[in-house]
Amino acid sequence: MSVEKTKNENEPVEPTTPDEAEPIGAVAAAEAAAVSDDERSDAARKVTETLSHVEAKVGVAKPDMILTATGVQRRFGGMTAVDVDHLEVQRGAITALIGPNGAGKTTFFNLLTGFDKPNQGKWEFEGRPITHTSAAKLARTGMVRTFQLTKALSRLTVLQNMLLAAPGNPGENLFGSLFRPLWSGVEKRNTVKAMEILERFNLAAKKDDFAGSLSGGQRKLLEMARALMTNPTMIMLDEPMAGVNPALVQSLLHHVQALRDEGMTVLFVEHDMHAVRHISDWVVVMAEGRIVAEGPPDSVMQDQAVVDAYLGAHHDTDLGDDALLDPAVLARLEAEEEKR
Ligand SMILES: Nc1ncnc2c1ncn2[C@@H]1O[C@H](COP(=O)(O)OP(=O)(O)OP(=O)(O)O)[C@@H](O)[C@H]1O
Repeated sequence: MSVEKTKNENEPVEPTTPDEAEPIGAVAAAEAAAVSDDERSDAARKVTETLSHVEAKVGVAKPDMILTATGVQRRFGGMTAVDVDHLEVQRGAITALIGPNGAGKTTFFNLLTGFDKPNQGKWEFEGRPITHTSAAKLARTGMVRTFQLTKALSRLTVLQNMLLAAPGNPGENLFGSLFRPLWSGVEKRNTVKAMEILERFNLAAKKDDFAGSLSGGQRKLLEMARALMTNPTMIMLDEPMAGVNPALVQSLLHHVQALRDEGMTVLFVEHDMHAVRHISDWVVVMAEGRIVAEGPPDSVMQDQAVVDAYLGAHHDTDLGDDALLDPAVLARLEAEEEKR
């Protein structure tokens, strides 16, 4: 398969020395064999099996959809940014939303997650209409979206960021201060939970560091960790690989797969075709506001219409190296990242 990343040239990327970048290429060369079926998780195998019976066609029905969107339009002045007839997202799968710059991915993502309002259309989560549901309420129903760390959040510690993301966080409001003993019990439980999640993302040792001092990759991990504070059933990731040192990309991919393996549904917008190729169970392609293709990554990314319309003429980048997800490689890359 041969497609090429088309964006992110302008986004900040962590500095990578040739020494850091080299091991990935070396491993790729040494372990060119793809990950065998035995090495995939049960969840991955199951979802692949289920989706293998689904026709790769725009708007196709899924056997167990968790999210559906119908007739969604968003216009800015005379320009239609999103014009989606129908999309169903399969429960328990990792679905990638890809497309060229300006295709409407972010606008569609913003609509689905309650951060923008459509001109028309409706969508449902777990069979419940959520078209006019706020992001905060959506999080309480189980759908959560990751956020880039803002300047304000950067000035809080890693642990404070986690506690702020907890549902029912009392903050400093009057109610919270009146019922301090009650809330301190909640805070204790939230702290225990936060530390468990930070352990999982190798961030526990950094709990008292300012979030702003983390590397780009660690920030992405913190965004994911914050999202898990709400116990989501569906997690929406906005460009999880953007600005991440290549040495940490594989680790991030592993964490995203782990979410699916634990039963969560993942929908992510991503420009990094390598990431999309490696972890997606299903790929949805947008162009000019519409969904122009959907299907398993291999078939969609080989679809000539997609290659021509979206990926342009760059047909020379090999994305087929599953050996990059080898656990031993991941452990080494994570150790390298921790030393940074
Ligand atoms: N607030 C806005 N006001 C006017 N036009 C907008 C606004 N937001 C998005 N657009 C336009 O809508 C179109 C879709 O933009 P969107 O950001 O959703 O695309 P995208 O696929 O996410 O692109 P990228 O990959 O570059 O982020 C673009 O032409 C963009 O300029």
